[in-house]
Amino acid sequence: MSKPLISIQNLYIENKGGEKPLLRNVNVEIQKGEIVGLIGESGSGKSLTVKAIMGLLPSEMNVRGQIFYKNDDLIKLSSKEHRKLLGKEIGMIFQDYRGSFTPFIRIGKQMVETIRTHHVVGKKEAKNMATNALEEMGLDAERVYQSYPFHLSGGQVQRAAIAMALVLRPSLLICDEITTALDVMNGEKVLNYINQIRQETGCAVLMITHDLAQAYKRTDRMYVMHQGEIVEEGLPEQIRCHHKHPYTKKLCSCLLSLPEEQSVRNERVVSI
Ligand SMILES: Nc1ncnc2c1ncn2[C@@H]1O[C@H](COP(=O)(O)OP(=O)(O)OP(=O)(O)O)[C@@H](O)[C@H]1O
Repeated sequence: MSKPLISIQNLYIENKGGEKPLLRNVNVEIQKGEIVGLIGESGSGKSLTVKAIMGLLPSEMNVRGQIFYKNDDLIKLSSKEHRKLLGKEIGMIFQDYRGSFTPFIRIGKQMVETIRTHHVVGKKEAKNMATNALEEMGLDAERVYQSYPFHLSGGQVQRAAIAMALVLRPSLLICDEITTALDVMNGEKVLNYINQIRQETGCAVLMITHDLAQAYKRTDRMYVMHQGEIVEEGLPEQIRCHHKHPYTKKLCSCLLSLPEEQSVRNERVVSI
């Protein structure tokens, strides 16, 4: 197997003075072109893992282990060096889309500035890149380009934020619960587009999700996280059918019980 694009090794995070570690012995590898799911319940440590990759952990936390990305150990980088990688090398789409744009600057202006920070292009070319990316997200590109974030719905801002992350063509894209603010059809559209970008550019995707069904459908490999540890890793089929850890079993049984519940509900509807 070729060298992974990113390799998290024995990541350990604790609050200074805290009794219990928040993350323990976390090992995750992602190959170029792979879509990898990180799933787990609320508080299991998914966001801390992402923050460690992004260099955004609060200073009151101790971190040990390695995060090799290409030729760097991200844990050892200064914040200035770390920031240089964000955007063009490592793109992030946050669950909370409200932080993606400054409220009092038009979306288009922010996109153009971000594009020109990372790519050597003129203003006109950057505008074209921005409007094309907005269009790919199914948005009325000209209108959104001219709008302030507060002119748009939550789902529209989220799709504009996704357009901004993707237009930079990062080598690694981290998606943290990105479909939460979207309706089912727009969620599917966005995930299809991310898959298309992955095929075109060979970027890797780390998909953080609570949604096991989405992870089965969309990922090449999955990691299951529980109480700050990776408890299971494998292909979606392996996780679904040959899991070993009790937490994964519980998680899978919730999903598998849904169709039965549905049929019970249908019977009730028929019998009324
Ligand atoms: N800034 C912080 N200070 C102290 N503890 C924190 C901080 N951020 C997270 N934690 C703790 O670290 C643990 C892991 O949190 P994390 O945010 O990574 O969970 P998560 O799996 O992303 O959850 P969710 O799905 O709800 O976003 C939790 O116990 C949480 O309380």
